[in-house]
Amino acid sequence: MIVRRASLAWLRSKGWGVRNLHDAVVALGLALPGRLTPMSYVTLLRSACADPDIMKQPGGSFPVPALKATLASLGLGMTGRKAQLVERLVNALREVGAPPGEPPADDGGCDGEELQVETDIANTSKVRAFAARADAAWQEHSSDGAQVLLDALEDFVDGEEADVRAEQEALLQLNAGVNPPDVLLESACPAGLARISQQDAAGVIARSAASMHASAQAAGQQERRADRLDPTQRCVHDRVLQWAQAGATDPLRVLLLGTAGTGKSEVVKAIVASLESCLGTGSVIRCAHTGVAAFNMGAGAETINSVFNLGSAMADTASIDALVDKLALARLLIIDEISMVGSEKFFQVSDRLDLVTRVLRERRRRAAGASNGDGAPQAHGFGALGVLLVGDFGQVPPIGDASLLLSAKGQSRRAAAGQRLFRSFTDVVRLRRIYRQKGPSPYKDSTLRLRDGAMTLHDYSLWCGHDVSAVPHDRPLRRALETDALWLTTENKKVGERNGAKLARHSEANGAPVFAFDAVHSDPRAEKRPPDEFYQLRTKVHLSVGAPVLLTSNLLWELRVVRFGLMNGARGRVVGIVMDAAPPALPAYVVVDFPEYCGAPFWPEHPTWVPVPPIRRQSKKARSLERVQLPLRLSWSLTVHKAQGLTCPSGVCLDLSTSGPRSAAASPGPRARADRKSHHRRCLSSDASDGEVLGGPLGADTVQ
Ligand SMILES: Nc1ncnc2c1ncn2[C@@H]1O[C@H](COP(=O)(O)OP(=O)(O)OP(=O)(O)O)[C@@H](O)[C@H]1O
Repeated sequence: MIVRRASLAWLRSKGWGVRNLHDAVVALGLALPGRLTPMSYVTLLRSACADPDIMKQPGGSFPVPALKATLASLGLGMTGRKAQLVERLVNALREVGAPPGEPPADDGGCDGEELQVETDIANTSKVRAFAARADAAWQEHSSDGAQVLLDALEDFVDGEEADVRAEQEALLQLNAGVNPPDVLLESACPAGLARISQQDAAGVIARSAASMHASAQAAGQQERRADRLDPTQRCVHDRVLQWAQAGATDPLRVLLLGTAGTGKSEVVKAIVASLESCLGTGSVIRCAHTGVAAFNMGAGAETINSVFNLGSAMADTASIDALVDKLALARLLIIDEISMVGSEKFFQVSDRLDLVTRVLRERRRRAAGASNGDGAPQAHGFGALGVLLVGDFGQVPPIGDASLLLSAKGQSRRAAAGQRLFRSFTDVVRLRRIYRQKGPSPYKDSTLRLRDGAMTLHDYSLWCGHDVSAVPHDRPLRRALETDALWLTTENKKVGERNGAKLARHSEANGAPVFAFDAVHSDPRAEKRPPDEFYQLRTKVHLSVGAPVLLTSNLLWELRVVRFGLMNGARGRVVGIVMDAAPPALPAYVVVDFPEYCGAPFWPEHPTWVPVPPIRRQSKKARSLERVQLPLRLSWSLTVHKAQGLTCPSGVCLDLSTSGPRSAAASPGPRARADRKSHHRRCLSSDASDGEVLGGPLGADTVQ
């Protein structure tokens, strides 16, 4: 077991994943192993190369091109004669799973204390020595220390929670240290603030829901909203309104496309206002894939999962009835961020609405005293509701589900059904005028080309003029970018480095102690599992009063809070920490000022302050494992994925480096869109027209 773990660590230290080993096996023309694990591939390769003499024979088992291909897939040198190639391959494979003592000796001992210190390893070159030492320690003593070391080693090579470790590393420079022992617990709590209980919080959230409902009813601004729309935007609005005025019986299928800032949300708000006055309150369901986008849609919108209860199997009558009651008045469904909705999820939504419509029909028949209904499925899907899809397929695609743009061929049955449904959207409108950045700007066109992976040399020179590192540190612009702008990067580790360093500096400049809160686990096995498995709850959260933070949950106090501006992606600043025991024990809650919070106040004198308690999450993979932690993370820096959909009025710095020297560019626009280069790379022209009606039939070409 221990040899296997050390071998795996060694494999990873060489950058050999299953993929490399698989390529090597294929290149040598070997049959795949029964179990596709790194060690089974290695075993196969080693046994195939067990007799190097065979390979050395001219025309022997492995011809030179196959050997070269094998070496290339393992990242090893490919030059030399056959004998040299064979020797290189055999030597490399021998090193994997080498018996204890064979790798370079290390003079370190294996007592627990020293091993604890060594768990801070951060240097790839040390990995091999660690593996060997841990292996030897295990053989000699079976000590816990060896286990500690191996766990640390696995963490390191796995790259799990790289941001947390980088944060820790950066905080090591802190003079006062993390969780200073002499700090009084109450010192982090804002003076005179009344304590909030679970019951108080639930009451505030219920009041928020009631007041939001009333304010949505009182809106009544449809005329003004629709009047403001440009002709292309108006065309979408009018199409939907005419459908509603004609009785909302046709299966309306409209796809509204447009890059960031073209006014899609504006159109949606106008449609909602007009429809609610025509068909009544509750006639429009608004939802989006992420909480941030749902909140941007306006009061009442929720995430798709929450609206359709997609997390539940809906196996019992009570949950079906609750869903039916919630959606009973709905006539139109609006889904924003459609590029992020996968085909399976799209089908599930349609399926749930079919279910709702079937139950409603059945209820009506029963009320009318008729006998059993036919329960016939809906011919057009979506429970015969009208559907408006909104988004930009140049933005982030679905994760773990097939894009709606893919061909249905080769997809799962449900994904293929989702894609067929998508193809029924034949009313297609694309908005082209960008309203968010006012006036002419070369950046408007350039960002579109950047989005489409179609940058020109001119674009490159343009963006070089925004190199942060070229701005002297004493300039106000540089200071503003360093302190206020959000720094985006593609690597968790770099996010952790910056957040840790900023927190250390913030702490020293303001005399604010840094606290590290450890997650509580139901079982030691849960400790090593990555945050993704627990809906982004991390093993350790570093905080300080005054630090900017990101909320990573759509639920607080076990209630849904997206519609009040509290969602996975909401940004705020810590104003206090209410602790009952010394950290690393979790606090009762952290008080965060969320400027966009629009629910009822928790504290009347501070309407945007919200108590954020630790939350409990089951593992997605092993239901018996649970983690309890604060759903917060530092947010001086974020990965581009985490920043999807955020609006950043103080600007954005994009750190494009992956390793080596830093190169950062400041964005002129306020919107931090993690636009990915899509697989559709047509460059959009940005002419004076506001958009175009593309009509149907819909194909991949129409939805660039
Ligand atoms: N017809 C219009 N006239 C004037 N301003 C408009 C118009 N349409 C939209 N805007 C303004 O443009 C800005 C961006 O609009 P909106 O947020 O609706 O764009 P979007 O396409 O939804 O962007 P994103 O995809 O980034 O969410 C808003 O400030 C909005 O008020």
